[in-house]
Amino acid sequence: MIPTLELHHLSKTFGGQRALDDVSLTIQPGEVHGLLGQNGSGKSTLIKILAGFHAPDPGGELRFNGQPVKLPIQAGDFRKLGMSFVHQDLGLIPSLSVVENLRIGEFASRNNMRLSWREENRKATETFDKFGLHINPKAKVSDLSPVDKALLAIVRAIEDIRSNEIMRESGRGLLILDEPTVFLPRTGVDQLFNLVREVASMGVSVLFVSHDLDEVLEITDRITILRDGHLLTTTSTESITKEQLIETIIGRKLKSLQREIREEAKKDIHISFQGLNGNVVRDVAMSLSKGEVLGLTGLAGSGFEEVLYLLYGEHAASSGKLQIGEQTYELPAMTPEKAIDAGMVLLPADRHGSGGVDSLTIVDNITLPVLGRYFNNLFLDRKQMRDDAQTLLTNYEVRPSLPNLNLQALSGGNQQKVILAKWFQKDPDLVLLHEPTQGIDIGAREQVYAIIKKATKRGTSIVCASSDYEQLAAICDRVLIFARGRVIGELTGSDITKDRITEQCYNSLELSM
Ligand SMILES: Nc1ncnc2c1ncn2[C@@H]1O[C@H](COP(=O)(O)OP(=O)(O)OP(=O)(O)O)[C@@H](O)[C@H]1O
Repeated sequence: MIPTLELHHLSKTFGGQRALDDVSLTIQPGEVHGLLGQNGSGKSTLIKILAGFHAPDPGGELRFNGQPVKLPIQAGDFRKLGMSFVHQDLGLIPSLSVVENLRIGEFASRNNMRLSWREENRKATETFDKFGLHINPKAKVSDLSPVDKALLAIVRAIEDIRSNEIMRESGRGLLILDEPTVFLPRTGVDQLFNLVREVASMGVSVLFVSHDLDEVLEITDRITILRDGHLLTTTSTESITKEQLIETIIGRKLKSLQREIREEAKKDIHISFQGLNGNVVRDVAMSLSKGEVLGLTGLAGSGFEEVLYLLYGEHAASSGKLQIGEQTYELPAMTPEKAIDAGMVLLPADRHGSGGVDSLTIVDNITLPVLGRYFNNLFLDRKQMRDDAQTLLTNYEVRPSLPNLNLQALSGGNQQKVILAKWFQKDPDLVLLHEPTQGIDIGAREQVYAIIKKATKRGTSIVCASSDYEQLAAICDRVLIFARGRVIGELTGSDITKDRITEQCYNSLELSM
């Protein structure tokens, strides 16, 4: 059978550094192929070459459906070839309707298009029906659930492939899914995987990039692993265990991610809040001791993550009082500036927004919260700034460890490590973490957990809002389960396991009815 995609000897160098080194890869028709590797191993670089965003180094070859393709691929030409991409941000326009989003590619590429909306809505419903989905074509995308948004983005990508005449006839094409399941609850992942299986059974190939090894083991037929730009192996999914996968990805055995169970909760309450009300959150109260890690979780829409943004004054609370030590704060009057003065730090899930400034260098990003330390008679001691940043980069194993690089030149996971380094150096009283290891590979997770543990030993308390149950089980002393804006359950000590958290979250559906 002629493969859908063949890559031969593909390399890519950025400023003397090899991001991809002589990678050769084949994807068969109807195959779901996983692409795995640590942060910075070259996954995005490979995908960006396919999208025509990066030109590969000379010497590589690409064949699509047996036909040689001239490299570099011109921007936008991937469509003509029969490839389609769904990135983590999904690329939907929230203010437009479902049907407008579905047809947007066509609108953009055809002039004088006469439209009958009734006809367009009918066709959209027919398309969704074909995949067994129930999405209202007239709904505004901003009103869709996270799962429906992800499903819509995938259906649109498939329709894109099928709008190509050759692909429609051959049933072939390549759908590239770059971490599409982040933020989805388990039921959503199941729906998404059903859609992926359906697409593959039509003959379309799928390249699936993810850091979630359980998901990769569940959905893929074969797996390719990259490390430092090299292709280590391509293996059939059946023939590899999770442990072997981890060892191949990070090049060593994983230390146990088991947390030390603090059976006896500390009693010296240092931080507490009461009567917290926000958009979703209703009358929530909590207290934390010094060095405690409190997890907040629930299904999508339960409001658990809103707590962080209300405490930090990023979103306005309608009521609530916060105590840190002897100080009391009225939460409706809280602002991020006051929160920082009060000893709080927020690491948002959207690290490109408030987390870090892409266009600044790493050293400037790291120094921002502690700039005052480096003023010497009105002059900035840039050498000291660079030296300190270098030490932090080395301690946090950021790769490449070059302080003068722009933040955006780092891979996603390495950017997250820089942002953690930036905020933890302040020794805050309270750290608010939202999905702190999202997009972070399994090896770097260990480092993030170690960073968190070290900070708690110094007395920092942590509230971590996350839908990654494995991560909560690894770091939390207590986990609160949310449903409809309220706390409906609490797990402590040896009860904090991935399975118990999953069970409680799904029980919450019934309890909150
Ligand atoms: N535009 C760029 N300029 C310079 N270096 C870059 C650029 N893009 C990527 N790199 C480097 O190439 C290497 C591979 O990065 P890439 O983004 O492909 O990794 P990744 O496997 O996708 O990582 P992650 O899982 O963290 O997203 C990294 O060392 C990164 O710093």
